[in-house]
Amino acid sequence: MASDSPLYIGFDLSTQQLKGLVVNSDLKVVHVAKFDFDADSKGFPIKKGVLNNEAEHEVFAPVALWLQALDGVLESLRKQGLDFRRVKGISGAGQQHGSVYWGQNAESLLRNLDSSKSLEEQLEGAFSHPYSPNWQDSSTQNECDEFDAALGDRKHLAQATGSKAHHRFTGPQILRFTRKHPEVYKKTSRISLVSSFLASLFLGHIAPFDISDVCGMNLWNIKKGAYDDRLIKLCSGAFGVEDLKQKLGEVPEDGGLHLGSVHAYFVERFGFSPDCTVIPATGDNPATILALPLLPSDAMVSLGTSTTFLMSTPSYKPDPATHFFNHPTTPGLYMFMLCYKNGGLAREHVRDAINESLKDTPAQPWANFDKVALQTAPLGQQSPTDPMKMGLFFPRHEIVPNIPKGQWRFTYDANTGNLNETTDGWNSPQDEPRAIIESQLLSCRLRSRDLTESPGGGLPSQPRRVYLVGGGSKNKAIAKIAGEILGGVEGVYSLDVGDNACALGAAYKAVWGIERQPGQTFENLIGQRWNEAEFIEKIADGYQEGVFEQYGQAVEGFEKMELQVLQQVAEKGDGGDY
Ligand SMILES: Nc1ncnc2c1ncn2[C@@H]1O[C@H](COP(=O)(O)OP(=O)(O)O)[C@@H](O)[C@H]1O
Ligand SMILES: O=C(CO)[C@@H](O)[C@H](O)COP(=O)(O)O
Repeated sequence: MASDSPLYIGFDLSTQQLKGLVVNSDLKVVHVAKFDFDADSKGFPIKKGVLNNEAEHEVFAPVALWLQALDGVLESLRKQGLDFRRVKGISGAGQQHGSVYWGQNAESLLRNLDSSKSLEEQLEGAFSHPYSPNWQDSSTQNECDEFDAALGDRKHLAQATGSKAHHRFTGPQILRFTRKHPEVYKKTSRISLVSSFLASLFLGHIAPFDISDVCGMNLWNIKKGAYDDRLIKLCSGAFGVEDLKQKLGEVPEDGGLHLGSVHAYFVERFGFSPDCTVIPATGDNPATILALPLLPSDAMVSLGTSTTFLMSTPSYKPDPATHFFNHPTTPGLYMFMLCYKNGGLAREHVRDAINESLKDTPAQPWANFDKVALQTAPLGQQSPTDPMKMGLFFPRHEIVPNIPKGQWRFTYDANTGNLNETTDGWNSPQDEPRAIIESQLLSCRLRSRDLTESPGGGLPSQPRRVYLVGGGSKNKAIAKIAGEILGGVEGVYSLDVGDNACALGAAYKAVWGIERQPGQTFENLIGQRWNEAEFIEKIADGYQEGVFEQYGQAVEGFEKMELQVLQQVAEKGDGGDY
């Protein structure tokens, strides 16, 4: 490629870090920079990227931390020798649902950015509220009840917005904000999502929401392609509907829209070209499905702080247990998602317990976890007549199902259908590495089974391929067990960019936004340039006859187990529901 050929940057502003990844028009990665919030930030008492107020079940992140991170990532790209002049397009991805509350002076501070100062120095005062509610927050049960009730029940809300009400969704969060901080809400000029916040920084004015990420608010009526007035009315609380609409702003339909050129700040400070164009940033999960030309028969599992299960599909089949979003680039397609709060951090608890029990923390901290998981038989069954061991491992209040934090261990006899809550027969913590991986993946299989089809040849319904992405995709034990549980006729794959799939998807969105021909779809452009042999690697077998069917029986027990735990927590008045 010529030394002045175009480059594109994708940013990923996730829970625990900000990444910036640069690709060329051939989709090859040429630079990656990362700012780890816990390890690299200064002056924020955060843990795993967030702060907690346990008493109110609040989880939130300081917005100024993200400014510091963006300063850091751009500096680091400069040190790597990135020639910013070649960057023709920027897009990004933000952790979903988080909201940023801008003060009255925000537009003026953004417009007048001074290239002799860092972003943190001059934008710290641009917010009416210094924190962004995080997707792990569960403080909004009352507001969720009101959202579900506003359209009749959760089924109707899911039908309209793609999801029932969820604690983390921005609508219920804003409603709670109007009640907890009415004075601050009044002084708020605009509300951004984390994705549109990121785009706003580059534009030097407040960017609109993205057509896919707006679906994570419980405010957008997907089929109507507009805000749902009944939900906006509820969400505006004691304040006006028009006022809230103005705070939220318009939502352009085109995910490849040219929002404008980068602000002069970036031209002067880093040497960006003045015609470098900002393309809408989307949610981190929508961006992840853009990391490859995903077919509707494929599944992706993102093993980040959250575990998410993602598919691209032409069918809109909303259900209170799942999520549907607009596809980030392609009208007529939707993104199906399951999201689990107890993903990476829950697995880390088990990993630490294993290392502690073995009195050994190896240089690769996952080595013992992996070894033990692979030595354990599927479902802990030494022989087919043994009961299956299964459990729920929730150090945090879970999303699906909506169950407060806790741990539950069961045995299940698939022949009799007998389910027992017991630790008898369990060898803890040795049985747990495999049990937690199985638990997370059985839940994905249970909830996605209606979207998969038989690949033919008399094979059971399953995905064509399973792609693993995110921090946990390096883990070979998880990959092997994912193939056994989810199947995948062609196998389980990972991307050569490892855990940077989300930033890669954002960078590809920028390539498409700038280089597409009129009417050319994302799938078409990326599909033409995609080099499968170079970009992905098969890391485990998918469908294996016998074990896939064994896990099929386990799914039945797993569903029963969840229902039993839900009933127990409901009886205790702990607030669990499906
Ligand atoms: N070898 C590994 N095996 C399993 N999990 C891992 C491994 N390496 C990293 N992780 C997990 O990856 C998570 C971070 O994933 P990442 O996708 O980078 O996070 P984010 O949620 O910030 O996007 C960590 O919580 C960690 O538990
Ligand atoms: O809440 C959700 C999706 O609904 C989360 O998936 C967030 O989008 C954050 O993701 P990661 O930090 O784990 O990437």
